[in-house]
Parts: sequence; C-alpha cells; structure tokens
Amino acid sequence: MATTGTSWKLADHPKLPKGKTIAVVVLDGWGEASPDKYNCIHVAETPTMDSLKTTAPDRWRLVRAHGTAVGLPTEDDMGNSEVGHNALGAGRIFAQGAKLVDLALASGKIYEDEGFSYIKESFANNTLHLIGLMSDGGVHSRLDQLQLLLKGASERGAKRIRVHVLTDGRDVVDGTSVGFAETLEKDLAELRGKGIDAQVASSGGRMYVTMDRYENDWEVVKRGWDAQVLGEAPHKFKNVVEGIKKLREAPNANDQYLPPFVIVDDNGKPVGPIMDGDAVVTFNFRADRMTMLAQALEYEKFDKFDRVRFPKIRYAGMLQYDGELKLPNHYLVSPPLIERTSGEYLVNNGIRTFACSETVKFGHVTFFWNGNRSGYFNKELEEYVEIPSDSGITFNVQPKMKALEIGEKARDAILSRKFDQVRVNIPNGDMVGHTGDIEATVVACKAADQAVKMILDAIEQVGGIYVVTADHGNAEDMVKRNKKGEPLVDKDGKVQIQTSHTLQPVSNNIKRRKSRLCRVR
Ligand SMILES: O=C(O)[C@H](O)COP(=O)(O)O
Ligand SMILES: [Mn+2]
Ligand SMILES: [Mn+2]
Repeated sequence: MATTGTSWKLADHPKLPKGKTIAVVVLDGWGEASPDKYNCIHVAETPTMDSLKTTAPDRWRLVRAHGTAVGLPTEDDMGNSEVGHNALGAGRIFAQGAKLVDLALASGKIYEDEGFSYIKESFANNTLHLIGLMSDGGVHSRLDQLQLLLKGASERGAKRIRVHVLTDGRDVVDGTSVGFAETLEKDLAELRGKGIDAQVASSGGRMYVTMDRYENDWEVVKRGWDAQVLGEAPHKFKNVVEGIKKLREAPNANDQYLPPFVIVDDNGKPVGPIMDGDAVVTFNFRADRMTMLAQALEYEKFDKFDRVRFPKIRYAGMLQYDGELKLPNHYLVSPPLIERTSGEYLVNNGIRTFACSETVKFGHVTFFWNGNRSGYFNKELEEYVEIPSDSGITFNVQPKMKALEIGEKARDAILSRKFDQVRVNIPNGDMVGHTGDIEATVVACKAADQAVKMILDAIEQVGGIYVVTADHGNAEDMVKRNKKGEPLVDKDGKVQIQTSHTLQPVSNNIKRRKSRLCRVR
C-alpha cells in the first residue's frame, strides 16, 4: 500500500483481481507454538485452521507479532491487541505508547511539556493522584514508569501524592501483585523519608475495578470511581500489601478480580479521595481500558453512572487516549500519530467495509484498526456492527463467547455482496486464554475455528479472497516455561499457569477461493 504523499489513489494490486470480496479475519490471541497439552489450539478440534496450513502451505507463513517488529520497546515485550491491530490497520508499525513514554521519561521531556505544566499547578496546595495498572506487563502500563513519574513529580514540587493501583494477573502471572505492591510501598516510604506525604490510597482487580473497555460494563468503572474519588469501598485496609494478601485468601480469588478497597488512617478515614483542586494522572499508556475512566474524570456532562461528586480537578492522561474525541484534553506524552490507515484509504477509493466483533473486541477492528480513532471515516461506505458481549462473568464460563454470532454476521455481510472488505475479530483464544482455564480455552478455540469456517464458506460462495491472521499469541501456550521450554512448577509441584499473551509468532494465510491460486508478494 502506498503510504506517502498526499494522494489517496490506490494502485491496482499486481496479482489480486479487483472487485472480489475480501474477508479479513483476526483471531485474537492465536499464536503458533509446538504441540503439547498446554497448547489449547493444538488440543482443540480446529479443522478449518489446520486445513489452511496443510492445503496451501505456500500461502501460509509465520509473522512476528511481538517486540520491535510491531513497535514495542524490546524483544521481551509480548504482542498485544493495540499494537497488533494498529499495525494491521495501518500497514506500518509505529513506536507505541510504551516506547514513547520511556523516551519522554529518559529525556526528561515529559516534565517540560504542556501536560505536566498543567497538573503541576496543583502541586503547591493540593494532591497529585496517579491511577493505573500496577505491573511490569508492559501492555497497558509499567511499574518502572510509575516509579520514575513518582520520583520526577516529587522532585518537581509534588508534596502530597496518592496512588490508586489496579492489580493485574492478566498480563503477568496471577499472584505477582503482592510483589509489585511491596516494590511500590518501598518507593513511597523513601519519598516519605524525604518529607513527601506519599501513599497508596485505593486498589482493586483490573477486571472488576476501573479497567472495562468499549462500554461493556460501566459498573466496573463505577466501583473504581467510588474508591478512588469518593473514598468508598467494601473493604478497608491499613496498607495495600496487607489488602491484597487478605483479599487473595478468599476462595478462587485472583489478582484480576480483587474487589475494590481503600486505605484508611488510624481513625478509619480514607487517606486519598480526590478533591477539588487536585491533579490526577491516569498513568496507563494504552487507551482502550482508560477511556471510560477518562470520560468520567473529564466530562462535565456524564450519565453513565451517578458520580455523586464531580471534583474540579486538573486531569491528564499519560497519553491522549482518543485522537478523534481529543480525550483527555491534557496528556503527558503525545501519542503515536497513526495516520493514513487502510480504513481511510478504502473510503477514499470508494471501497465499502463491514467491520464486526463482540463488545470486548469491537474497538479492536474499529478504533485500534483506524489508528486509535473512534467513529467512521465515511458512514456511507462503512458499517460497524457490535455484538453485545456477556458482562459480569469471566469468559471461561461461556468460552464460546459470541464467535458464531460474529461468524453469522460476517457470512451475511459477505453473501449480501454489499461490501468489498469484511473484517472481524474473533476474541475467544485471547479472552478465555486470559482466564488461565485450559479446558475452557480448548472449547474457545474450537468455537473460533467454527466461526472461521462460516466466513470462509461464504467467501467460497462468492469467489472471494481471505486473509486469516492473528494479532499475537495467547491460547497456544498456557504455561510458564524455563529456558529449555519445560513447564515451570511452583513450590507445591503445580504447573505455573500463564494468563498473559506470548512471544510466539502468528500465522498469516492469504488465499483466493474458487479459482487458480495466486501468489501474494
Ligand atoms: O486488556 C487486556 O485484556 C489485556 O491486558 C491485553 O489483551 P489484548 O491486548 O488482547 O486486548
Ligand atoms: Mn489481542
Ligand atoms: Mn489479550
């Protein structure tokens, strides 16, 4: 795809014929790894995906989906949906949020720009609140960046700091939150030693508190609001380490779903509600799971839940999360400028697009695909369909999710011949993989394969073309491994389940149906 210059005109593809419907299928969290019992894709019945490999090996290739190949800082960074869909949608890679924040912190530029100057105005008389995900997963945030920001802000006048942390267990191994909290507590104690009143003020598990996405369940954001802003939560503790440890004692408790709690002083009073005049920074760099909170913090007019109190704050995001909505208005680091994406080229060439997924991944094939931009480029030429996801459950309970419904919608769109490109995200491998439930993930992979079949059958009927690929790995490896690739076991001899994405490559299949195969590139 030509990406330079001002012309939007696309040249004809040298090999692929014009006027054929193209299905673009992104299997979320579907990597390629050696077959063993922890490879749920291998264990599951996946005849459609298997046949892509065996019947047209010359159209099947491995593609790297992690590290610098997709714009992440290092080769140790696993891929994720944002980078994956940004890269697929733009056809190019960009230095991503993680890297841009690293650079801004290393150079000190973060402290010179507008966003920091704006929040700094609150430092003399008010509190600085930092809200975000506490882990070294590097997908939404990184603990080392939070540590640097704490240091930097305190050196630049912040006298009272409150940190509101969300526990992870999804981009990192479950149970690691205690260690991250201990590290953070140590840093805060050091700041206190220097006369800065710095404390953790609230916490809770990321999937139950604050970090919902694409408006699947506003209750999640409300729980966070109550704890962070109002200082109200069902549990109260003296410090965050104690809180996490205690709440993890409940049967089936895990870091992702810990209930909200606030830290209280000796009189039982919450130490850090957000008040008029305070500064707030949401320190996640990734957008999808921060935009709902950003709206609640920023919008005067807001009806998603009762905020009870709407403090007049100075709010900045680590990045601007939505380029179209300019949300938030103030931010510490400029986001990557992802322009001239494939979606924009398509509408400028009169090409009609249909995009679909269920709520939890809907923004992946729209917002991320279009360069972190909400809305349509041209409503006349595009139709985006969101199938409501289940909410209030963990996805191992319904591992088939809405795969077949997505398959049906895509099938109907293809057969209607109203669209030139039909693109979908099928979430199962990823969403169920994140639960760490191996049996459920096997069921999930089978359902995803069935959805692919529905789409390819429809493509066959119209003599179209398909591209089947993935954004990063997840379901193909459900255990932590040592350097030799052997599963790691904990002190009780149990294998260590991996809930996160992987560093594995993904496959890419491009094929034209019902006609002589043609080589692409
Ligand atoms: O947000 C999440 O669910 C995980 O942190 C990353 O998963 P995703 O990149 O596949 O969305
Ligand atoms: Mn993904
Ligand atoms: Mn994921």
